[in-house]
Amino acid sequence: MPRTARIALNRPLRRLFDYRIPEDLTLEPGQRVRVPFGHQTLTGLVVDTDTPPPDGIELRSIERALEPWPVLPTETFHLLNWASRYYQHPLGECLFMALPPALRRGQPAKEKHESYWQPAPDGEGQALPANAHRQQALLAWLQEQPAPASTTSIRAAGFTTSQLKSLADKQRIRPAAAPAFAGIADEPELTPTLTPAQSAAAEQLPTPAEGFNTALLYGVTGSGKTELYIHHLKTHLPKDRQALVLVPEINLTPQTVARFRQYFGDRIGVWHSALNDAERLAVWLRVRRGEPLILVGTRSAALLPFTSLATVIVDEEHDGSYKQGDGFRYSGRDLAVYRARLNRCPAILGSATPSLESYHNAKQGRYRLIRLEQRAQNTTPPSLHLLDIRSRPLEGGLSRPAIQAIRRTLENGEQALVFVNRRGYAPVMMCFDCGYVEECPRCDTRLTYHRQDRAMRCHHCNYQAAARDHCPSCQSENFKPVGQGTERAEDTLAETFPDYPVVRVDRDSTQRKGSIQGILQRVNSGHPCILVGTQMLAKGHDFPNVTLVVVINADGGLFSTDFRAPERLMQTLLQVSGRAGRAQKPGRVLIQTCHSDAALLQQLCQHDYLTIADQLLAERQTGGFPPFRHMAILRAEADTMEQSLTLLNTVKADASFPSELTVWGPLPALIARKADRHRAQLVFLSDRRSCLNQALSQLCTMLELRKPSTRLRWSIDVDPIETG
Ligand SMILES: Nc1ncnc2c1ncn2[C@@H]1O[C@H](COP(=O)(O)OP(=O)(O)OP(=O)(O)O)[C@@H](O)[C@H]1O
Ligand SMILES: [Zn+2]
Repeated sequence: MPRTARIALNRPLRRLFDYRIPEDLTLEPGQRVRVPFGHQTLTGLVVDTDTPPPDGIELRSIERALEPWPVLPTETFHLLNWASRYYQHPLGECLFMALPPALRRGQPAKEKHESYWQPAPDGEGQALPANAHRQQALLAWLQEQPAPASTTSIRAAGFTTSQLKSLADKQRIRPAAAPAFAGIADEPELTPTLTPAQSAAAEQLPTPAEGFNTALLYGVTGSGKTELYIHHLKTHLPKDRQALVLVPEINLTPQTVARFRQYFGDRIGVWHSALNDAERLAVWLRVRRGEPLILVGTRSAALLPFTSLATVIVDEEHDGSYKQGDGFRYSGRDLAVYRARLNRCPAILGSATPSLESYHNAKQGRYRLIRLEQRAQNTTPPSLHLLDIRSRPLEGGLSRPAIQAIRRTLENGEQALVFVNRRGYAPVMMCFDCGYVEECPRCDTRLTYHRQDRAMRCHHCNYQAAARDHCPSCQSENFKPVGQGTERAEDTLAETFPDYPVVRVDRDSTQRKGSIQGILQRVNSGHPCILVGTQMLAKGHDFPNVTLVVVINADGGLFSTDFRAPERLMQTLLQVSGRAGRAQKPGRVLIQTCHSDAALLQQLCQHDYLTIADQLLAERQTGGFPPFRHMAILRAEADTMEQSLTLLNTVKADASFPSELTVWGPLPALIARKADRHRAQLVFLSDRRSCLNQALSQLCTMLELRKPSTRLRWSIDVDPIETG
């Protein structure tokens, strides 16, 4: 009897395709094959090999297997099957997401040749120009490496191939043979020495010997969670097993990877969006081969083909970047925990500001709560103060007391950090004669003024136009920026403190590759300076000489309709506050607000995060929101709002939802028009995950059958973090 295989293709189709297996071929799930599809030949992934052959249909035959082994090992394959059902996303796309781009395209699962480099002996080669800082840094880095470094790892450490080439041209480095990968032979013997508080936490962390166990490590800012992770892995990770360490953003915090490398050498693999295709393939293959790597990576590292995972760590587990915002909308954190369960190994979720979801799990006893409430180097936490700015004169958004505090900090030889929640010069351009406000022609939003290149930009659709100096409506010249952006704060600070450098950190100032490293180096030199920037500055940085943090305006999140806004506001304020006073000197935080009586801000100054989180959880429970109920959103977007709403209204009317399912809407999204697409949504809430999931699959089937036009799109977001 002819054998049949079920194949997944990398297509947004909620179905699989049956093919005949040639006589001489043995296949197993997770293998790559080439199959005919229409007039093309495509790469497919085997999902099932004992599918009953359909009656009366002549199936086409699989052409060949691309390799005799499954590129997706069993456990990764299970993970993706589960995720496809949980997130209601087509299996084909989920499976292909877990392959590096080269393998998706059908290229062979082999590495391209890698070159390795080592420093030339002292005294050889030409001197480096005094201004070639990056070349010097690269040379120093190579000298620190225990073995020759590959081009891939050199690039992963933040250097460029042209810096490498310059050093080679000057004969300061020379090619080397690839170091034999003897497991972890090169791993340095170092283990960090823990503080007493860290040791107490370390003893409670679940070890691989305990099997599956999830811990929530609540470690205040500056408590040294990274040291704790390193110590834990050094002590408990078997030498022949793999570990996954998820981090929100590698490029922003190169020090974290550097610290891991210091203790694990070449056992560290890195995975993030800045790797090129060849680098991705190389790391992916090392993981698939089962090399005992400690893989430090961003969200999609949760999909890597680990074969002997023994520990999972998710740092800054509350971070929004773990949730994929389009397509396969998975949470890297949640998949990482699911993997730990499949592998019967521990998962450690760490944060100074845990997500309410994880904290709720800890309170329910599903996660082990471990508290680390002392800073590693400075036992006094930063002190927080509210500065009411109602009817106070402001200079470029800064109040007099804030300016005085910055001055004192600089005069003491310390650094100040000014947090502004928007990039650009000002979020609004307004005519003070006729009231005209410049809006995005494609979105329901205002355009941000960027003074550096005199442009008006939409931060939602990237629309861009030249800035004008008079009102396009009444021609008045009284056309002015309103509100604060990072560029404006930078200007004001540079004018007020002409003797000190002002360093701006936001998406615009860090676009060039390697620029963040340069900025961090400047700050870490410790000289007095003012750092001004967005959320980027709040994430995991360790600036020892920052003793003052000023938050220009804390009010953005106070009155939002998004039920997650208070949680997010608390997290941002505490994370940015946590950058102050991390070394020996105490830290101070000034939070400017027009609502110093707001309960949330008051609590922030008086209580620890978990006390506030208890309060926020109580509010979520009263409102019937996650984590007390499960949530999903069905979104539609079309050329008109009517089309979007009609689609959602019809499916809502046609579906037979159980009474325990709460359905809200359809309603236009908070920003109803984005890039000329009109967006509406239906929100679902249920006490039971299975009830929600069944309703969603029913919806998917209906929507598939309805085949809305390509101009009318829909998508499902399970456990959404953006609910507007
Ligand atoms: N045991 C230790 N001995 C000496 N210094 C330590 C120790 N543990 C941590 N540190 C130092 O304390 C500082 C804070 O550590 P780290 O950045 O890991 O904190 P964190 O918990 O990740 O903070 P955040 O959540 O704010 O990012 C770092 O400079 C680190 O080198
Ligand atoms: Zn726009």
